[in-house]
Amino acid sequence: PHVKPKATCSAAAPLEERRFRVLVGVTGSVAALKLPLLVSRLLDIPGLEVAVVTTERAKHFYSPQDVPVTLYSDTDEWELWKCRSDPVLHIDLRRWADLMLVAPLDANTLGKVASGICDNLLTCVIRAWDRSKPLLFCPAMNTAMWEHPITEQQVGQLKAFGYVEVPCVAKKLVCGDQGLGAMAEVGTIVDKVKEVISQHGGFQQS
Ligand SMILES: CC(C)(CO)[C@@H](O)C(=O)NCCC(=O)N/C=C\S
Repeated sequence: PHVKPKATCSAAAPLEERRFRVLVGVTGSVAALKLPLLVSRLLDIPGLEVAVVTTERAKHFYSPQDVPVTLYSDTDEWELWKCRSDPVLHIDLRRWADLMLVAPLDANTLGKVASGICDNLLTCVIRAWDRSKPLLFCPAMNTAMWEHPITEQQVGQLKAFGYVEVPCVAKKLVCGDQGLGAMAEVGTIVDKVKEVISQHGGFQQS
């Protein structure tokens, strides 16, 4: 059956006449268990519209019924595009969103984005992202992964692309290790989103 795109792609509507669209990307760090809380706090911001793009591995950490917004995953791309005239979901989403927030960004997806690999819906949206629009990323991984030298290189590459890092913090991680790698607190992330939106203007908080 033809899947109707869930997000209306009225990207043409000027900002002052519509809400500010935040596309949340979620990946397979255990910090993805914070997705429901993060979405709930974003929805508390007046004038914001939120949708989520998930990777398959991220689905392990949250229940869709705890995420009260449109949730896109890889199969939505396949179901939506059957023949030439059909829309391409990752392109629809890059047009729809005013800001992208990847939280958590796991080590695997960090590596993919740093090297341009795009083998799922989320990495395709990022690969096609309009860099004049803000993209924020919240790394989250075990301390041992964080301390591997490749991490600094790849985070540096994402910053060189113009993406904004919301740095990880030191915590006693779920695996028992103590150290850096925990995703920034949800409050910190939401404050950063508000700050970036106000910097980018064009969005009157109704
Ligand atoms: C999950 C949460 C938010 C609980 O406070 C925190 O531990 C965290 O951000 N962990 C992300 C790091 C990670 O992926 N560890 C994986 C193996 S230790």
